[in-house]
Amino acid sequence: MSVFQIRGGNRLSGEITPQGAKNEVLQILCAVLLTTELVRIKNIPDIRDVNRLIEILEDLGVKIQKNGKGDYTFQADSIHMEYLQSKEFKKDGAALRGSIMLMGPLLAKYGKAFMPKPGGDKIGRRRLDTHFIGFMNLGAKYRFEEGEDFYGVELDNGKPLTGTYMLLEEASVTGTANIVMAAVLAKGKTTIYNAACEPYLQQLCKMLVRMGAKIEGIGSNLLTIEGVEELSGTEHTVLPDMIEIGSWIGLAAMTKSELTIKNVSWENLGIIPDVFRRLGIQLEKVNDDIYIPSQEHYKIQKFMDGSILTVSDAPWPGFTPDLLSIILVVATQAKGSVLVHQKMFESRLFFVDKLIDMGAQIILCDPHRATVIGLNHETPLRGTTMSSPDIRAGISLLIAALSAKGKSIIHNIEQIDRGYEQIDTRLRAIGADIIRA
Ligand SMILES: CC(=O)N[C@H]1[C@@H](OP(=O)(O)OP(=O)(O)OC[C@H]2O[C@@H](n3ccc(=O)[nH]c3=O)[C@H](O)[C@@H]2O)O[C@H](CO)[C@@H](O)[C@@H]1O
Ligand SMILES: C=C(OP(=O)(O)O)C(=O)O
Repeated sequence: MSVFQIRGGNRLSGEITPQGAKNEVLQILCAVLLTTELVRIKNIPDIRDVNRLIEILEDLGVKIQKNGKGDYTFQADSIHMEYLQSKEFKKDGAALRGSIMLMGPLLAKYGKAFMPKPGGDKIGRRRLDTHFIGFMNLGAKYRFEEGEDFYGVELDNGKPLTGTYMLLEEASVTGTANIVMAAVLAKGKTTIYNAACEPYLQQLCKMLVRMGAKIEGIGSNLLTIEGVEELSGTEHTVLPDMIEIGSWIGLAAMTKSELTIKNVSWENLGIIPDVFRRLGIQLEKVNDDIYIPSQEHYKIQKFMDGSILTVSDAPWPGFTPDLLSIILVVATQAKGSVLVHQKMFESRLFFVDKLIDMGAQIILCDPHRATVIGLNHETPLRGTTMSSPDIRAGISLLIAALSAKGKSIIHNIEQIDRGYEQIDTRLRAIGADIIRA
């Protein structure tokens, strides 16, 4: 098992280009199952979770051609449904969260789907009710028995999926994607209220429309889908990864670096730049780049009534939970205090113990809330040995280590590799002292 060895304290400089968005591409890759025609996808990041999903598609019988870096063509014209109940799929499907989104397309196109309990970050309960209730609303039958290895959904006595109105209990990202992908081939009209509407989903819906689907309300939480008989091939380019972009903003602030983040697709960043600005970080829009000047200090704003700032997550267009760990680490060197409130996940803040070991001033109030009292870059964090518990805590610890005095070692870096492409090489290119050993 490799580790990252990091010597902190270097100021970084230069340009960094974000990879394609992990959470978008996981949806887009599943959608290739909805047509037997060619689907070309560009800007696919070369990261563990995505490569695993591509392997699963290949094992399912999808023909895959690599046209160049991050550029693949897929054709799902002979699917091996038996693979879905194999030992291999039990292992491979369970290795990532995104594989759950194979279910909607398979149900819609082939009338059934099976899925081992999906993996992904261990960051608290991650239920799948929204997905299965959605499929059942469309008329599918759900099957899961104690002791079985797979969840199953299938058409009820061969009856086709049929559109209906549904109000989702929660705006689940992967749940909405799954229901949309099932509904595009269902009979009649499906209305999904309280749909998730992250750019990931907007991109999925736009791609489906290019394939011939009829979807209205893209970008809102009310989607109306008129089912069609079949979909055709298309081309799709994945947006830059907004979570990576947020990570690089945090990295620049923590290491007092001047950085330009290239081609960020500002219009798809929502509230993200403003939340970092709330922490006092200067960032400028230069064409479609983010320019961050080197800053000796940054001061956390207060609310208008003078009370201490809270940064919390909310379904889009609220602040994504995937950036709260970064906000937390950035706050450790800000001037002032902030309450970080992770509402969605209950086990995502425990990594603060490591930051406390490094000298950060944090009180974990409960599993969802941490108060950070910033050190104002007057005392650097201290390097240490740590292990990455999940992808975003992992990158946050890495950023902490790059800002810290002395040497740090990070174990369990597979978690970071799940979502960040060649991170060590890319960070070395802007001046970081990091090696994979
Ligand atoms: C592969 C992928 O795309 N993963 C993302 C996806 O996971 P995923 O789609 O699994 O996450 P969901 O959107 O289903 O829900 C995440 C968590 O938030 C809770 N919840 C969700 C919606 C809501 O309105 N209220 C609420 O409390 C859920 O109970 C759950 O605990 O979305 C999450 C939430 O943005 C992100 O952290 C993950 O990176
Ligand atoms: C939680 C995340 O990923 P996943 O849903 O794949 O575990 C994430 O990307 O931050």
